[in-house]
Amino acid sequence: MKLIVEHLTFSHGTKKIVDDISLHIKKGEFVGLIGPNGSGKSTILKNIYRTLTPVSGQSLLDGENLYQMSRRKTAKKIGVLGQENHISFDFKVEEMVAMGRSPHKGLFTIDTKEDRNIVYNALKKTGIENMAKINYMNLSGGEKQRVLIARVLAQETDFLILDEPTNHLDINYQLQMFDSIRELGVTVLAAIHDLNLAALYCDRIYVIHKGQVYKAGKPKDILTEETLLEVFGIHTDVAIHPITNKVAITYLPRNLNR
Ligand SMILES: Nc1ncnc2c1ncn2[C@@H]1O[C@H](COP(=O)(O)OP(=O)(O)OP(=O)(O)O)[C@@H](O)[C@H]1O
Repeated sequence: MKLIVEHLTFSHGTKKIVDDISLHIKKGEFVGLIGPNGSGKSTILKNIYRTLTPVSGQSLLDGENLYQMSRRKTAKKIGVLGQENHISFDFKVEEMVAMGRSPHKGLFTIDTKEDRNIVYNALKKTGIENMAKINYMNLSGGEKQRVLIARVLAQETDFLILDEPTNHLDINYQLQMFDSIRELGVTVLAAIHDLNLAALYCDRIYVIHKGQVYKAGKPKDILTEETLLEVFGIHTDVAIHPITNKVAITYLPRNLNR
């Protein structure tokens, strides 16, 4: 499933937040959006998954205009893990994850054996199968995040949009989540704050700066000391790690005497 975003522009009042952004994501690619706080990453994603409506531009999923697609059809094609996940009612963990199946079912259809298997596998993949009967509200921040990831996995879409998917997770689960998502082999567009994780998992990266695409390309070409200084204002030492053969960034304190 491929996504083409063309000339997307979005404003809050008179303030332009996203300015003429174009993204091309090929089938099976894992693409990261990186950029400083407030650069517009979430706003771009929300315009694609339609929590916000762009002023101009379009998003095409396999050539089909997303803004003209029914919500149900969109949910069958795109799984979304947003940054704000306000849950108003308390549900058991397994009920929360089972909600991921709803786009595939009729209004009052009972869960099939297949649905239950998919839900169980999603619980297992995220390491929360032993929490299935616990109320969601009683979980820690990281456990809640794993439930939300399990729900999007249970949705079984070919395209995932993830906004800070490993927010709240300890490093073990961050790696596990990225590994699991990569293993799915689906197309992914994810906003990622951790630059080393972006380097490890992304095929390509878009650097977002002040609402625009600053640079785009493979992690090795994008995550350079110069770009990190220009965009984030940070000093780094960037090398290719001998084991992973991926970019490894060491952050340098400002007052380091070199
Ligand atoms: N309702 C709003 N009215 C005005 N400005 C807004 C509104 N919502 C967001 N913004 C501004 O839009 C800009 C982009 O926000 P966005 O959440 O897309 O950034 P981000 O790159 O995802 O940031 P972060 O890394 O902090 O999550 C920010 O400056 C934010 O203050």
